[in-house]
Amino acid sequence: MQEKGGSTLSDDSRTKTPHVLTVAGSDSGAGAGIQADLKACAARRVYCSTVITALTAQNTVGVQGVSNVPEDFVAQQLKSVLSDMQVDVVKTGMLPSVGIVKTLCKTLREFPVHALVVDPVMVSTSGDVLAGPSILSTFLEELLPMADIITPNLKEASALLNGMQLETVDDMRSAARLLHNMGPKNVLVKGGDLPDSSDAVDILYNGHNFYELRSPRIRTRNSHGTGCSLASSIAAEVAKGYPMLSAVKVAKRFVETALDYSKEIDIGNGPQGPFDHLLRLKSHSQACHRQQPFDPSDLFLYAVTDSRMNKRWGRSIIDAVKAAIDGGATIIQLREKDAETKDFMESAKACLRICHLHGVPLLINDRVDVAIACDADGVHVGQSDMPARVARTLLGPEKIIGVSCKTPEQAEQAWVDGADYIGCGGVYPTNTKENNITVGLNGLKTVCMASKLPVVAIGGIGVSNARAVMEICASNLKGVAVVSALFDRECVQTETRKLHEVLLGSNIGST
Ligand SMILES: Cc1ncc(COP(=O)(O)OP(=O)(O)O)c(N)n1
Ligand SMILES: Cc1ncsc1CCOP(=O)(O)O
Ligand SMILES: [Mg+2]
Repeated sequence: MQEKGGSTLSDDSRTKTPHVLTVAGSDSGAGAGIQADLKACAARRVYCSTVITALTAQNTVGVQGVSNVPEDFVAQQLKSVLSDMQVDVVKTGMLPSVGIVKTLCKTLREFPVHALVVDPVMVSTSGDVLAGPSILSTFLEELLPMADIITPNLKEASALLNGMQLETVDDMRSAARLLHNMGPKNVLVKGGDLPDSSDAVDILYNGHNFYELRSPRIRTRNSHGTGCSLASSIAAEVAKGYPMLSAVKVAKRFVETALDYSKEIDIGNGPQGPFDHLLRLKSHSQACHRQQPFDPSDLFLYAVTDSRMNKRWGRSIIDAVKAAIDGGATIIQLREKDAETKDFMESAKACLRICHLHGVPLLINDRVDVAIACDADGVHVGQSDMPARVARTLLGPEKIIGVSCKTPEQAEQAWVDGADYIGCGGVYPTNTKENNITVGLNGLKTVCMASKLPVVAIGGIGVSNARAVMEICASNLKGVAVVSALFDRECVQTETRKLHEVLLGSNIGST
């Protein structure tokens, strides 16, 4: 364990992958315990290894059974991980027997780590006992003095302090001071159960200063595993090298954000549900639309909006998108170069609803942030926009990514970067994009031949020349992307329908 007062990692260890080892019990319902620790560490982006001390049969109603792991097997797990894997921080949760606490302390003396975070789990949120009073003295004598921080809730702090009554913030301060006297470098007394408080108040004490960490109380049924997740998140931040006060603040903010996000998640019938550490479940369970896998035939009639043109003709983006879909557009890209971010997001959300009602994917041009914020189906990026590889990391594996390419090399790179299709052009001269180099039908054909990805042609394309474009006869040329020939016209629906007929007539690329 580090020296008292010094709580940052050495420069050497900062370059390695931050690693938390959790020593805790398994929760079959996966709201708390080892499972919560793994999720919290994943969300906080540190590696997490696990030593399981007990198996619990548990759900949102309560704990139906507990089976402790034999001490010698806990010792074996600890040794396996600690002897090999460069653990930065050990975080403890359910330590169900005196023997297991002693085994842990002994092993930590043999394999010292940078920091020890102790969540003194004794009773589950459902009120079931997870570590009986018999372990209290070993906790106090052996484990607490080794800890860099302990994170008791009011009940646990009271149990560690011989039943002391804790009802006010001042009581919490006194408890923190008394617990600090028992040896841990920092004490975080969590006031989530404090009566009559509209705020969630926690007290952090480091032997010198008290910090009152206050945040609005989040009223939710889905709070099972909050304590485990908070302690793991503190461990994660400390493993990254942050000082304790920052680690606690960030961890508390993370858990609050996740609790707030997870209010409507519906899992189990009991009084306490789990929450969503990765902030991803809601969009799947509540969205009426599920992302379809990318279908290259969607590129057939690719309508790209332009706010200036639509404004000139006195229509909103939303009306323009509706009309294009009614005319037969098979994919929509919002290319709103002048829009304010807030307006863009609002329009994008409204367009997304319309597109999804009609089973048409909606992509955002350039703005990966807007695509993420409104959960669009994907993005289209050019050579000077965010690289497709980075966009893929941010958007995840399902979203559609298109990349503008004028050369075989760019097409190869788009493939390597994980794009789904490429846009190639300008095939013909265009006024829509300034200083755009025209590649011509030959350039389009060269790129199509080189591309492992499906291609959509763009630039100066309309009813009069769409057929010629499709007739270059490249099997991966799946359609045309059009701005002015649809949107710089009086009736978007009529123009889209006309183009749709021409493309169907060309009988190429529609499959
Ligand atoms: C389908 C399609 N292809 C190419 C482009 C052009 O993208 P980019 O090169 O980034 O230029 P801007 O459109 O951002 O001006 C596109 N938008 N769509
Ligand atoms: C965005 C873009 N990228 C290459 S050409 C072009 C403009 C296409 O617009 P239009 O269809 O009006 O020629
Ligand atoms: Mg761009």
